[in-house]
Amino acid sequence: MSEAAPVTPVLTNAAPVRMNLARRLLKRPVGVGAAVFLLLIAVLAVIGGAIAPLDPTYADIRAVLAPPSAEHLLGTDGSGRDVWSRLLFATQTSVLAALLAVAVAIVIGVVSGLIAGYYQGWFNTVATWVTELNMALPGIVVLLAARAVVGPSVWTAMFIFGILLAPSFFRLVYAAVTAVRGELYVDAARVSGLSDTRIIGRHVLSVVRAPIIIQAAIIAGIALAIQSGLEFLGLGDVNTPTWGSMLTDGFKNIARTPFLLIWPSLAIALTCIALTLLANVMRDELERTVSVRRKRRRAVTTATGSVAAVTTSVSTSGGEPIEDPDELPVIENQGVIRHAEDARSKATEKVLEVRDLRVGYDQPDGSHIEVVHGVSLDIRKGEVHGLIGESGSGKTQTAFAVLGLLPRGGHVTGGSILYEGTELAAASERTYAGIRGKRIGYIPQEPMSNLDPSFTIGSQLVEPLRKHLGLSKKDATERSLDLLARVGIPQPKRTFDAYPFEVSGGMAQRVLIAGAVSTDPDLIVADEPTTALDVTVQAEVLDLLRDLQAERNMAMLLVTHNFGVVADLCDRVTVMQNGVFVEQGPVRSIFHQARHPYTQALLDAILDEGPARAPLAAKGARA
Ligand SMILES: Nc1ncnc2c1ncn2[C@@H]1O[C@H](COP(=O)(O)OP(=O)(O)OP(=O)(O)O)[C@@H](O)[C@H]1O
Ligand code: NI
Repeated sequence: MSEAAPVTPVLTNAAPVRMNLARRLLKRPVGVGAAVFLLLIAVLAVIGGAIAPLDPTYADIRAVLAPPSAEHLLGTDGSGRDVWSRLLFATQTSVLAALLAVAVAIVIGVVSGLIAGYYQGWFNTVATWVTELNMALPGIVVLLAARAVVGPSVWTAMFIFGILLAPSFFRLVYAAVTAVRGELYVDAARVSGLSDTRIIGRHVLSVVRAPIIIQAAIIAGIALAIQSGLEFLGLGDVNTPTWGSMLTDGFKNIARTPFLLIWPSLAIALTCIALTLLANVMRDELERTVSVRRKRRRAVTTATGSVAAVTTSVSTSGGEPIEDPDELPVIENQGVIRHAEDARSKATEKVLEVRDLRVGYDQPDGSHIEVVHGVSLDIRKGEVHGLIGESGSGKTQTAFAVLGLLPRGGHVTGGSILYEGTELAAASERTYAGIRGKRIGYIPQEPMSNLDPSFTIGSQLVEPLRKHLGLSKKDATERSLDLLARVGIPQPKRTFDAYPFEVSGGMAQRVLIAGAVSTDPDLIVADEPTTALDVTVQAEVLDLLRDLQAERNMAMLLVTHNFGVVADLCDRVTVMQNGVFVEQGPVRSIFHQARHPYTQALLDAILDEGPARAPLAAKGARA
């Protein structure tokens, strides 16, 4: 694939997609109209009290139901109070009370939705239960009951109404968070060592922000309508001027002065309509953005040809097996065959020491399955250790255990992972925070899904540098640009400013490699780093990996399907099958004297001449 060219066609159209929502709203007349009206209402709500000519409760009994005049701009109501003044005060109260409901709903709904969606666990169970209970409550009855207990107050009513509305935000946020949480780029953010709050703030909130705003506009309209309705039914506080109470007064005098009804009705109706229209326009615009972005992204992946090569995503298991498992010999666990170490490697200090590692998964039915059954390996300073085996043999699980990145339900159930003297098996997120993404780098299998589509490539490189190395923005930027140049990106500045969907898969993988080595880690874990790439790019990326590894003398755990890659890059290799290691040793020794039938079968498969996996003694034994 052409590495230099592919960005061009995509870059040209990218700008409008990123244009911010507010600015695009201004291009829609309906949106502008609604926004301007709401702004006017907001201004009146703020300054209403100050510009009102008279006290809203001051009653001039000589001028009951007076027509508009210089003294009473909109006339007076049934008690001789100035309608214009009351309208101004009512705007303040009604709007603020509606906002109170929205604020309460947002605070409760968004916070609990974020926590429940992100951490799951018991909080999720409780929150979901409470939400369902809340939704089952008949709102009006609750409001009436509350009025009976605490008296008629528009503030209490709206506060309680806010609680009743919280589930709509809870569900919205919960759904969005659960979806985002599964995205690989959130894993990638965890790898780069961002704390949970940072991840939520950056990745999760950025996704739910717009839907929350839209929902808030809708909810504000509903709160306003309900509030007015309650007061119109005479359930409000008659002494506080609100749109609803003015409506009641107007209704009482409808026969004599129909005008009284018009002002509050207009205020309520227009505000509700404006809120709904604004929400709709925002939603339209948002959906357009998303669909454009998706389309563009698809186009890019197809253009680079990586789609066909993408196998399984790292967080899920399974996928296309490299070999038909039926044709491979399966040997019961007889213990790993270890080849003698060469003297040079024995002398170097160990970076990673894995002993008897076991990884298991909780099943939905409460049982527990083990997928890695007690494996041990050492990686020494500057050494590349290949981990090879068929699909589903547990390579990724082993690598993820080292990274502390096992998906939900996965645990290290036994053994130890010692990294430069720190025990990582069952280590807390805190321990990992100082290590993962800083002292252990990670290069994922699928570059595209490990970059966050909503941030520029540059910002995703700069952020970990600032966090882990405490660099200033300027230094981190400089370093990122150097790294981008080092990993062979032709126009570093341009890629730095680009969004992930604007670059090819090969470029994206180079970016991730740059990110992984940026903090000068002692160990890099790479899970099939070239599987998702175009064949022509694979070799280049492997070359790059080899060069960087040698240049920085990093140790590397390289998960792969391919013995060719092992031969090319690795010093030592471990062959894995069905959750156990079957053979381990220096690459040269394994190549020359593979002893385990499975290793032999894998080796045979890469030889060009001769029948692949020809006569297998163990084959018959399996049936
Ligand atoms: N979330 C999970 N829950 C239960 N079992 C899982 C889960 N993820 C993986 N496994 C199991 O763990 C085993 C090892 O999977 P792993 O992803 O480590 O294989 P792999 O060797 O990396 O394969 P591939 O080459 O396809 O990436 C598989 O049998 C799989 O079924
Ligand atoms: Ni894997």
